[in-house]
Amino acid sequence: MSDVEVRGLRTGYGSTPVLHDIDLLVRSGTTTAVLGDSGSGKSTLLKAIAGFLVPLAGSVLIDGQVAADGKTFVAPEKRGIGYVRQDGGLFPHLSVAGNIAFGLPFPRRKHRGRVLELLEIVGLPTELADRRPDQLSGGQQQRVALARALALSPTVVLLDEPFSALDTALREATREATAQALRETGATALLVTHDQPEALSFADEVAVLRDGRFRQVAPPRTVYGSPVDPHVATFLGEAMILPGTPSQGKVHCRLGDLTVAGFMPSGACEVMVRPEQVQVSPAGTGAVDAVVESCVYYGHDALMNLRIGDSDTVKARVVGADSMEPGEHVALTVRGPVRVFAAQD
Ligand SMILES: Nc1ncnc2c1ncn2[C@@H]1O[C@H](COP(=O)(O)OP(=O)(O)OP(=O)(O)O)[C@@H](O)[C@H]1O
Repeated sequence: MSDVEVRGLRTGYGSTPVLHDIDLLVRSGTTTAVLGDSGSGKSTLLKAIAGFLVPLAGSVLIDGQVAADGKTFVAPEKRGIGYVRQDGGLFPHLSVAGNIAFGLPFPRRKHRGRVLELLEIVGLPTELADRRPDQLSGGQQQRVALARALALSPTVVLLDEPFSALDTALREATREATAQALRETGATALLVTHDQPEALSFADEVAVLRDGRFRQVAPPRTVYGSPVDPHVATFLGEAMILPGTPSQGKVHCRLGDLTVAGFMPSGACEVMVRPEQVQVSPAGTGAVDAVVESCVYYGHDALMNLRIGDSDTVKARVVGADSMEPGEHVALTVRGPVRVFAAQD
């Protein structure tokens, strides 16, 4: 097991930096999910940690040892890192066993026991060992790619959107098998993903990257419940950012006078309310009255657009069975404290 540490990292392609002043510590045996818009630099960070890119400034340390800085550069194959790509990257002409044993020292035929053990770790039946990749489902191929990355017992595993090509059910099963395999091997992991629920459910910490800089690195409940700014708030799940003003120890906004968690502003501010915080009750029984404008039904839940007064609209997420028809009159009350940000200039 190893800590992965990045200090003041600036790196990119040629002389153009993509990442600026990146600091990150992934503690031994834990998983950090790196989340960000397309092009924000997520894969670039993994490449720098793996040793496929040289830092323009700053350093990469694995288990306290410098892997790259201005003076030292440890080659990728000497870093003890396993890498799983989005497409798995399996060799089509080799069997599953051949793929998994590929990086192991000769003679490979002696590694059959290790291959079968790795198939079990990633939750695949050992009978698949002699199939070719094109005889496997997408989820099975990704598990083989993970087994191959784990073959040399790496202390660090880098996962670059390994589940993104899979459909929802397969994605969840493959993600769970991967989490289990990482727990079993005790590897330190970085997962790059676009998918917010995946990041929140899979990782011990979530690192939100924007334009090559980290905006927030914190446990999932903190980034979701206490985002540092409106961008992180709206990037991680759905959030309404409403204009507000302080009012007798609370904050006043179009959803009423709300209790504030954390920072309390002295003047105009922005109030974050998540749709699931908005409780819907019969008209006249809540903080403000509203009319249902539209409702999108998802089965387990439903997202309603509601109009307050003539023009203000807000959203409420309710369980599917409580979804309502447009035109219904209701009342809204915000549950729990809200986060408040200083108003943007
Ligand atoms: N080999 C390369 N040469 C030059 N520029 C590159 C190269 N690879 C990526 N870039 C640029 O670096 C920036 C960051 O790319 P990167 O692949 O790290 O983003 P990302 O956050 O992983 O995006 P995505 O989610 O779309 O995969 C982008 O502007 C991209 O065009």
